[in-house]
Amino acid sequence: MSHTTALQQKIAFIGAGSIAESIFRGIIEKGIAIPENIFAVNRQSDERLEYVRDTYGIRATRHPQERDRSIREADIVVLNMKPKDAASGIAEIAHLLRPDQLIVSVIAGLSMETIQRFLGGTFPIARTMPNTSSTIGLGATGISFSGSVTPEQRSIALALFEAVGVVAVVDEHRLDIVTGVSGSGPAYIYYVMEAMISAGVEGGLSEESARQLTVQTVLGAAQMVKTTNELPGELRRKVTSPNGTTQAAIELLEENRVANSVSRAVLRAAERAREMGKALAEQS
Ligand SMILES: NC(=O)C1=CN([C@@H]2O[C@H](COP(=O)(O)OP(=O)(O)OC[C@H]3O[C@@H](n4cnc5c(N)ncnc54)[C@H](O)[C@@H]3O)[C@@H](O)[C@H]2O)C=CC1
Ligand SMILES: O=C(O)[C@@H]1CCC=N1
Repeated sequence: MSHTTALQQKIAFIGAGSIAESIFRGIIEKGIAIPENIFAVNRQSDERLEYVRDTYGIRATRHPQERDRSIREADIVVLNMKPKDAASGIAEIAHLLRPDQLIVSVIAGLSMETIQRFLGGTFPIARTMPNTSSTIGLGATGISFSGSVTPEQRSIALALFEAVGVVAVVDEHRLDIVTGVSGSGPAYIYYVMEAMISAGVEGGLSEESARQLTVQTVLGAAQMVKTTNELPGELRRKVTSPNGTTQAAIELLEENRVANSVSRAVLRAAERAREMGKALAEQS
């Protein structure tokens, strides 16, 4: 159990999908917010709302009166819909909002300027790029604030995301590269893990052993970088005996320009965030 004092603010999550769940699960488990102060709504799935209600004890309903009241009463309104649903989803709630409510967005690419336009007014905004590891308190979030965010709102927004991992405050345009590095980042690591597990199985390990060894290897490697403070390149050299197995493996990765592909993938994700932001800005 955490001994953190819970925030008193009410938080409404518009969208109750994967990333919303990772945030409210994380802040509840860390004792940063109490379930009664959290409300969530989605577009169509009552089963999903029932699941989040039963699992986390939060309030979640699509009943129009309770939905509207919960959004009106919220101190913080978190926008968690897919980019394609952002324009309509934001316009639907705009009439319920007051200019002193903090709007938090996790939507990739969506700029604060476009959010203001969809809302039809100037609101304090914290634009963020979290990742799904927030679920277990190991998230990595980039965050940027609009000019009208009060110091209190700023510290509450930071507390929410610091409760579920590390936070980097960045200029808004840098959120695109944050998306490329850490927003989409868990998927690159899972991709490598999938390949390591299937190679282990191909080599004769049971699925269970291949999975266990891979998971511990990734966990240990990340923890080594964090704990020793050594550069990943330095740690890699310590694994690599001259003319040994690791050298043979790294040579194959180099021949296939895997490092270059990973860098390009990160930059491509950032570029995609910019493209998505541009498409959203062009919507009316
Ligand atoms: N999944 C991830 O790793 C990350 C996602 N994001 C961003 O989070 C956002 C959501 O992504 P996911 O959680 O993966 O999607 P998801 O599909 O799991 O959840 C989206 C939710 O929004 C709801 N929704 C759609 N229109 C709505 C409306 N008009 N009113 C209320 N709810 C509405 C849907 O019913 C659903 O519950 C995206 O914009 C994405 O860019 C940001 C960081 C990481
Ligand atoms: O794939 C996406 O667009 C979202 C943003 C970062 C992670 N998932």
